[in-house]
Amino acid sequence: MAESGYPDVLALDGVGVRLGGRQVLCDVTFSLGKGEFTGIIGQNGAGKTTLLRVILGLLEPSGGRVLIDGEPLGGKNKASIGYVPQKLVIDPDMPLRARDVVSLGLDGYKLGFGFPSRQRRELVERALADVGAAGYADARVGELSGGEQQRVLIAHALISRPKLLLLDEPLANLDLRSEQEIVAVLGKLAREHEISVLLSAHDMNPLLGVMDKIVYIAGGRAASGATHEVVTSEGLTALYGHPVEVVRVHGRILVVAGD
Ligand SMILES: Nc1ncnc2c1ncn2[C@@H]1O[C@H](COP(=O)(O)OP(=O)(O)OP(=O)(O)O)[C@@H](O)[C@H]1O
Repeated sequence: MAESGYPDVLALDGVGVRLGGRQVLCDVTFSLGKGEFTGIIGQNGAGKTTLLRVILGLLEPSGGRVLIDGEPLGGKNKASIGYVPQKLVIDPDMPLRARDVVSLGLDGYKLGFGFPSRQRRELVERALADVGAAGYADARVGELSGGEQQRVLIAHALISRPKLLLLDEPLANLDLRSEQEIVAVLGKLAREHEISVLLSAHDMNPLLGVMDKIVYIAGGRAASGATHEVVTSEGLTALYGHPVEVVRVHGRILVVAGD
């Protein structure tokens, strides 16, 4: 239960995952309140995608529970989760405009309801404006830059009005400026639209200014809390199971092998 008295938008309680006979994640526990911004941070292969797959209900945990709004993950509350995949997989020759991709996000929503075309257009315009992508609504998505495509994907997920937005490595392969812009867009969605944002990344630094909470994964386990509480030499040494040192330089945090 969150301090507000409302149930957390997302809560994981002792979640474990076994894959191919190996315990990939063990006893993962954390929660996410309304409008909170949380980064799942870990090196390659730490288990970030696996954890997102569990939250999306695509992978059955070997133990523990996933609760959405205090209820077990199921058909009804799955609709309140928006998912942004790592990148748009699309044939560059497809004549699909940015607004078409966003509009597709409506079709999985409230099936059978059907949106009249004017309302559909308005919803698409609003979602594109919310992510700052209105300027290229009519551009072919295959011709957009990585950062622009990422905004379109976020708008696609946003149009079904999710309470919780999950993003798998949205900053991967972006240049510094696009990275900062995407972080700013997501920070605004959390603050102004009160959408709970959970994203995975291998580098925590671009997120330091917006993250309310960090979920740091290493050695198959996770530590969560405020960044300054979790990212300490002592805490991460315990998590990794070998000595690491947390070094702060010029506002950046580096985790390096210790003695
Ligand atoms: N189907 C599977 N069977 C066995 N092991 C798997 C399977 N899928 C993933 N794994 C293993 O689980 C671990 C976690 O993988 P996962 O893809 O979740 O990591 P990640 O943190 O998302 O990494 P990356 O940043 O490289 O995407 C890895 O060691 C991976 O090899």
